[in-house]
Amino acid sequence: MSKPNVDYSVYLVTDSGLNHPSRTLLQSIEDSIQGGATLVQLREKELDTADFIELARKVHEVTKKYNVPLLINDNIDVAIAINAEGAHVGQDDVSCTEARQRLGPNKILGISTGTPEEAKKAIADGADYIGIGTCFMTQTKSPKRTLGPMGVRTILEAIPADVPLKTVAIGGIKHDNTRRVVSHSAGANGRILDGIAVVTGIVGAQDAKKATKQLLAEYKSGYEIASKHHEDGQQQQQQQQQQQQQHRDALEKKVLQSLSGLLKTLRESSPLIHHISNYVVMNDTANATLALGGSPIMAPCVTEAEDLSKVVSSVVLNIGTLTDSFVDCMLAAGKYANAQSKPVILDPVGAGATLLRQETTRKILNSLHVDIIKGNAGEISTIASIIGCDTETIAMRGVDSLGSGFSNPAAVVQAVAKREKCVVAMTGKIDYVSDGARTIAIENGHEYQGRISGSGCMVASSIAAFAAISPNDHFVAAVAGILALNLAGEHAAARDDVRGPGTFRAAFIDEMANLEPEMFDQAKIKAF
Ligand SMILES: Cc1ncc(COP(=O)(O)OP(=O)(O)O)c(N)n1
Ligand SMILES: Cc1nc(C(=O)O)sc1CCOP(=O)(O)O
Repeated sequence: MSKPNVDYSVYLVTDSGLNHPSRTLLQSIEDSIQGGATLVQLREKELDTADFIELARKVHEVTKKYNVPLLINDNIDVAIAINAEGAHVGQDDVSCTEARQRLGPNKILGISTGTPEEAKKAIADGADYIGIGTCFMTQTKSPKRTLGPMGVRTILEAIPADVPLKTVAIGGIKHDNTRRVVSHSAGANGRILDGIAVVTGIVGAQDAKKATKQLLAEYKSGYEIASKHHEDGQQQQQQQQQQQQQHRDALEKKVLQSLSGLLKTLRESSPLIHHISNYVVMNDTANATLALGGSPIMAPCVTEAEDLSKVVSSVVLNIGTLTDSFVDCMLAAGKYANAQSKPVILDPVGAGATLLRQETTRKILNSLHVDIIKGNAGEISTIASIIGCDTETIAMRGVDSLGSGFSNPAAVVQAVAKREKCVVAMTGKIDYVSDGARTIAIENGHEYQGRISGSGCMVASSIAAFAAISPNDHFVAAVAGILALNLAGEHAAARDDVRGPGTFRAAFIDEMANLEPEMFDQAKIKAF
């Protein structure tokens, strides 16, 4: 015979010592079944096995008449002797695995649990259901502790949603707390108690039928509240997810639409970009700026900073090879650019590598408004700690970033951007750009870009060129600046004449110059 389908809604657990004096235990059981009890457990602590079997046979006659399963408490011999539908065991009784072995796979087996660990073990040991208790104070036995609805919830939430284990709460459950225990114990995973197990609330009641009826109505009401709550929550979550997705789709579309226009404008207006750059990459950054359509001026002398500020359209501050005069010039050029609302792009090269670089970065951020910060993961991590932004720090080695380093890079750039009220572009295998409200990941580019010196600095120049012609949206400018170089990198790497980083370097500049507005269709961006 296969395992019966069990309804656990109101589970009568007996105790003849607590049975109402006006009737026999058998009468209580029959009344309760007539009131709606869906499952019965014969729980006799004082009887020896022979008497237990005798009583169990009589009880079984009653339960079979109503097609209600009968389980035997603790004593597997009795369960087997009367061919009961199953048994319930406690933590201190015969083990669940042994009980399962002796009963076979088709009998119902339950075990008492009071912790998430016990519940998980019950699953592994082959239980069909668990009794979760003690829920409330009870006179029926002395509880070690009471769980309350919240403790029951913790256990329900420990059971994975796809596990078919059934659950009932036990201990001090009466008609006036049933609804609350069922509705309040429902887990965030959608798990709701499959039933309530009751002793005195039924066998000790004046009218066992009426008491069971009431308990069943309260159980159903609690279940309905819990499932409606869960469904509403799911619906709300689904709506929120849909809205967020729509928002992300709209952002991706808007950014993609702007890109080709920006490249056209850059080529037409050829803005002058003031670079206070590092001398390792000065030539490359100048050539990249030219190739993209901008016009570079590499001027690290403080004396001409004010004059230049009148004619340039944006300024790049690159701390890669610092000298005192570089620092003076950066602060002056930044100040003049701020005064004239011209975008300032900070490239904090190796910011965490030395105290000088850290202090210069701090000085720049303290005295200027930087519009866009562009750095690798290590550099952005240093910036985050300088500005007191709570992110995981990652190790730094020289000026190279040790991989992305962050478990949630999009959240990091967003947090730094929000705190510093600017755009943050974090470069790496995947690039991330955020202005605190909008965040985008860019998945274009080629690994050769990371194998030539100055490719990051060229990204800063590219961003500065796009920022110069996109004064009202530095976020889109940063995305365009990164994408332009990443697409050029992909095209260069695909060329037959490119054999390695050296030939790539020249081809990279060529492909920047060859970029066509419609090539932005190849952008692989993802909004958050
Ligand atoms: C449904 C249900 N849950 C828990 C118990 C308690 O069983 P146990 O821990 O074995 O304690 P006693 O019932 O033996 O006092 C139960 N019987 N039924
Ligand atoms: C039998 C039993 N087991 C419990 C456990 O916590 O495992 S509490 C309990 C007694 C339940 O009786 P009443 O419904 O009268 O409170």
